[in-house]
Amino acid sequence: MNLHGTAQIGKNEHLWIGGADTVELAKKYGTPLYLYDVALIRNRAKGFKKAFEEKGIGYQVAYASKAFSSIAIFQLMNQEGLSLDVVSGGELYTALQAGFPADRIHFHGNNKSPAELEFALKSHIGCIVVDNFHEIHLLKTLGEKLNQKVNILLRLTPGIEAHTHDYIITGQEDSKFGFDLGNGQADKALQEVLKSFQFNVLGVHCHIGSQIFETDGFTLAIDKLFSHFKSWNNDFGYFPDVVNLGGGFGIQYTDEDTPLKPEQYVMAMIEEVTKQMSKFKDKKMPEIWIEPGRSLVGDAGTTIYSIGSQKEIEGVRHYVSVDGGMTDNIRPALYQAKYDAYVANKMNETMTNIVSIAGKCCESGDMLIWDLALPKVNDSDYLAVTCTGAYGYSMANNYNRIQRPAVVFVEDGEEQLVVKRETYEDLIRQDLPLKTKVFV
Ligand SMILES: Cc1ncc(COP(=O)(O)O)c(C=O)c1O
Ligand SMILES: N[C@@H](CCCC[NH3+])C(=O)O
Repeated sequence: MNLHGTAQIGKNEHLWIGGADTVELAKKYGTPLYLYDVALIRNRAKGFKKAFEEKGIGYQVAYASKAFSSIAIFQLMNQEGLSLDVVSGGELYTALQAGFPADRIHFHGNNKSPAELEFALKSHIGCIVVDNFHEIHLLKTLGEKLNQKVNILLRLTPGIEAHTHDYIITGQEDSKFGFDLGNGQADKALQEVLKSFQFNVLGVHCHIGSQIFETDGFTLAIDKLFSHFKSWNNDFGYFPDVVNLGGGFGIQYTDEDTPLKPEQYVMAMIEEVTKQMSKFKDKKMPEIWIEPGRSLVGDAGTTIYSIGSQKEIEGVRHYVSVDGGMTDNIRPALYQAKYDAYVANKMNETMTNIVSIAGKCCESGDMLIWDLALPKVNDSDYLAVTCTGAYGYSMANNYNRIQRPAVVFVEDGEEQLVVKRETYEDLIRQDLPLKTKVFV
């Protein structure tokens, strides 16, 4: 069984997480229900920080908030001393509303609007990760208008193909993100920002992709960055104070996935940066920043569904439908992502059936899991899909006017509702009625 963190089978044969019975929580809060194992999130956060601290390396671990954004998760990350990566005015707004310290917020994105950049500058956030020439010009103008020096990292594209799904690699040359290292764009960008008094160029950023199980991609990226730093140092007298290596650390969705521990990724990065620094004897070791999203919250999340209808096609397939689907977890439809699931109230029963889990949307592609071994189920059972904590709620949508689920945190036997379930009223909140025509 692929259970994570504090998840375990209770004496009543139910799935328990964070010391709470998931079946009782489902009855209390309704389904679909996202549950988060807070202890697991705290452990991961500590794991990422520990390796830096043991080696005495200056660092920031920034939670990539796109994985799951809400007031409570931002407050939790703040409690754990993390920084925050945001990619929109909306994520920034949520962070500030959560009381997250502005100086530990980093703003990403390949098309930040002038209004978003102004919001960020006026909020005095830690830094802007500058993605393109358009943004350099916007920031220069804004900085002058606000009479403010802007802290920036330059987002660099190292030309690396990370081994993961095509839609979630980002470090390859043919990418919408960042300044390319190989074709001179990065050099040109650096020259532009260095010659302007408006910028404080803290350093560089690169992110090679997501759900990565090896350290090679990261070390290769470091290699490429540092050989560039050599020419930057010679040509422009510039050496970064900060090297942000992004996120992308994998988690175990199913037995097929073989992630490393947080500290293993971090150690590999530290070793490679240290090795590269031997070529820069007169330079100070830069701070290393990272941006984990999935690996902080992914396997901490479990979605509990109620099982509803079933359809058996003799010799073809046995469909079991649940009361959610691509509206709360679009990843199977978008990336053919695979998940494990269990019957939360029958954890010890023998798996006698091979079934496929269908969502409730009017869409044939709304399938959560194909060919899953389960005990015999009926409409009073609850299905627990594990590892749904990252890019689940944050990519949730209202297709078919289905309400977004509630989110509950559990820790040490205590639960806390942190996002309310949407209501029908929420669904029409932005709608306006058709104007009545005076003359028909
Ligand atoms: C720039 C950047 N940083 C961090 C992340 C977080 O990635 P992950 O959730 O895989 O750790 C992403 C997403 O891939 C990203 O694009
Ligand atoms: N949303 C993606 C990952 C993209 C991460 C952001 N660059 C996922 O669900 O796996």
